[in-house]
This record gives sequence, structure tokens and C-alpha cells, in this order.
Amino acid sequence: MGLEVRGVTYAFGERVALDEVSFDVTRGVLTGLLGPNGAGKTTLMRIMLGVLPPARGEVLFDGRPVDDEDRRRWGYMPQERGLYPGMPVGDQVVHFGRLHGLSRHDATSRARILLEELDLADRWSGRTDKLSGGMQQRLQLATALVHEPEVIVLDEPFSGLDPVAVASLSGTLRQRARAGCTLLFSSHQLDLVQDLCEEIVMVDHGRTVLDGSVAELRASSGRRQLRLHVEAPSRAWLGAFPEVSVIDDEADDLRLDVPLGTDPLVVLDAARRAGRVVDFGLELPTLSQLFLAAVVEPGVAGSTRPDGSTRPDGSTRPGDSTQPAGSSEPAGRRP
Ligand SMILES: Nc1ncnc2c1ncn2[C@@H]1O[C@H](COP(=O)(O)OP(=O)(O)OP(=O)(O)O)[C@@H](O)[C@H]1O
Repeated sequence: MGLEVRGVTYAFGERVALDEVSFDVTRGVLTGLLGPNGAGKTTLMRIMLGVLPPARGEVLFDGRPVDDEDRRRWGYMPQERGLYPGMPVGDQVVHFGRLHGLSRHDATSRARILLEELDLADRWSGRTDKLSGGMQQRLQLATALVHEPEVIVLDEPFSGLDPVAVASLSGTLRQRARAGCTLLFSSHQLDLVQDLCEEIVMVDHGRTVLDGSVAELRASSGRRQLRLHVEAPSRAWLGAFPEVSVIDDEADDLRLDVPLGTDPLVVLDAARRAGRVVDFGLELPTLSQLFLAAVVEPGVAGSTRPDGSTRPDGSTRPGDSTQPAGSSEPAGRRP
């Protein structure tokens, strides 16, 4: 059990921001909320947190509708900063702990642990507005976690963080999920989401376009990619495989989209006959490629839609130019 978003719909005047969005966030399963700018992620989180009322639909937690009392125990980190600039860092975290009902003693001890965990302990007495942007981001996270919420909703918590801070925050989120929290966060860093999240929800134009386990979505896309470094005088050998699309072609490095039904080893053998193959590998489409296929350029990943049907794609064919051709076909939608 955990969070269930059921048929949530919302409009800002004439502009429909969310249209019948449904998905689950399972307790203990780190879940990423993805989508292009303006897709509706922040609006969705605000509705989950009760900041905006949905026009239709509901949010359930452990099978029952969420009320304000539940939400008071949740942790939410909005995209925009909500910190008091002149307040010392430690006091800030303690203050938010107190707002969530902690005693001063408990709020202070949790603030100390959390600022240690987020590598801000040495800034305890310093003013908030003297922190760098990435440090303020981590402080904002501390204010969302100080009361040890069982539900954590974070709007782009990784934006602006350096690689060390990204690794540390990843560890913090993993640890919270392992401890049984229900945890949803939005991000545009798809490589990171692919590594960190077990499940994702992808929205576009206010609708759910992909939803499920990262591993299953990648495996069920119906495509594999053959990566080859082949020293061949031309790409003529690819002409024998009209069903294979070229995703990338740079110098001797090729990335091919190989549909089910074509044996990648047969393609590899043809490459070896054409020239020296120095390196090769068979890979599933990345989350980033699934994202592009679902919301931006149908055909880039040649992915299947979540219902298993194959997207008509505009990818290049062997021998064509190296860039995948875009298609004007609208993004796939989950029914
Ligand atoms: N206060 C508002 N008034 C009017 N329209 C709004 C308002 N807030 C958001 N919208 C519109 O709702 C849609 C969804 O916006 P939202 O901020 O939820 O997207 P998002 O997925 O979080 O985007 P981003 O990745 O850029 O943060 C957009 O078309 C946006 O212009």
C-alpha cells in the first residue's frame, strides 16, 4: 500500500493541466515523476499535498482518502524555496520541526542528525542566505524531512546539486525508502532516475504516458540496441537489415535499434564481415530514450507504448542520415 492517485483532473481556467491522471506510489519503492516542462508535475504534487483541490479525482493513502491531518505528517519540498533568508541554518530546521509538532528538544536533535547527513552541520549557526544555491537546496530538504514523515514528496530535489551532493541525497532517499517511507520525487535527470528509482510515472500534457517498473518498461519496449565499434569502409552492409534503425552513427561507433524478430548476432556477424569489430554490446533503451520516444520525438527509442503496441516510428533506416527523423505523430497515451 501507499499513495494512490485516481483520475485527478485540474485546469487553470481554460488550460487543462491534469487530465485523469492515475498511478500508485508503493510504500518502500522509490518512485520518480517525470515529464517535460509544463507537463503537470508540480500541479500534481500540489494536489497530492492538498495545496490545490482537484476538479475531479482523489488521492488515497493506504486505501482511504487523504485528509489534512494525514498531510500534516507528510514531508513536501516545493520547487521554489521557502526558507527564511536571515534565519540561522540550524534554527530554520528546528523551526520547521516545531511547526510539525515536535518538541524543541526532539526538533533540535533531529535537525543535528539531518544536517550532518546532508553535510551542512558546520553551517548550523550561519545565516541561510549565506549558503550557496545547492546548500540551500539541501537545507530545504532538511526542513521537509525533520519530522520523519512517512510520505515524502519532493519537487526536483536534485536540481542544482553537485555530483557529491547528488550521491549523498540519493543515499538519503534510498535509506528513507528502505525504512518504509512512501517516496515520490520529480526530476529531469533521467540517468539518475534510471539508477535510483524502481518505478516511474511519466506525464505529458497532463496525462500519464508511461507508468511502471523502470526495468520492465525498458525490457518491454520491444527493442534492443546493438552498440558496435566497427572499422568498415562504408555502411552498405546495413542495407541487408531494413528493419534495423540507426540511432547514432559517429566515426566508427554505431548504435542500432534492433527489433524483436531480428537476431542481433546476425547483425553482428554482418558487421564483422564488413570490417573489424573492436567493441560491441547489446543494451536496452535507456529511460532517456523512452522519455524521448514517449513525449518528444516518437521513433528515437523506437519504443513500444505501455500497452505493448509498437509505435510507428520515423527513425532513420540503414544508409540514411545519422539523425533519427522526427515524426509529427502525437505521443503515445495510456488509455
Ligand atoms: N498558477 C498557474 N496559473 C496558470 N497556469 C498554470 C499555473 N501553474 C501552472 N500552470 C500551467 O499548468 C501546466 C502544468 O504546469 P506545472 O508547473 O505543473 O508543470 P511541470 O511539469 O511541473 O513543469 P516544469 O518541469 O517546468 O517544472 C502548464 O501549462 C503551466 O503553464
